[in-house]
Amino acid sequence: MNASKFFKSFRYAVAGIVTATKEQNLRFHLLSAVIVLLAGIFTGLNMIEWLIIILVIVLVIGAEMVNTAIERVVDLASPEIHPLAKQAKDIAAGAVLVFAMASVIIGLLIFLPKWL
Ligand SMILES: Nc1ncnc2c1ncn2[C@@H]1O[C@H](COP(=O)(O)OP(=O)(O)OP(=O)(O)O)[C@@H](O)[C@H]1O
Repeated sequence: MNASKFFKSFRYAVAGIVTATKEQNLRFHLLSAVIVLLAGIFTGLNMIEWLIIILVIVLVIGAEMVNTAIERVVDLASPEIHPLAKQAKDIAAGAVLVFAMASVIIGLLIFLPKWL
C-alpha cells in the first residue's frame, strides 16, 4: 500500500473527527463518555467491564458520527422537504437512540450492583 496515500486518508479521517466534534449531539456523547469513564475510575472496574464500557462508548460515538454524515448527505441531496429525506434522517437518528439506550442499560448493569 502507498504510504503517502495512507497518511493522506488518515489526515482526512482526523479532519472528519474534528468536524464532527463541532456537532452539539456529539459533544453531549463525549461529555457523557467522560462522566462514565470518571465513574469507572472511581468505582473500580475489572478488565472485562472496562472493555465493555469502552466498546459501548465507541459504538455510540461512532453511530453519532455516521448519523451526522448521513444528515450532511441528505441535506446535500435533498435540501427541499421530501418524505424519503425525513425517513433517512429519522432512521439514522433512531439508530443512535438504539445504541444510546443499550449503552445506558449496559452501564446500569455494570455500575448499579457495585453502588448498591
Ligand atoms: N429535507 C428534509 N425533508 C423532510 N424532512 C426533513 C428534511 N430535513 C430534515 N427533516 C426532518 O426534520 C428533522 C430535523 O432535521 P434537522 O436537519 O434540522 O435536524 P437533525 O436531523 O436533528 O440534525 P441536527 O443535528 O443538525 O439538528 C429531521 O429529523 C427530519 O425529521
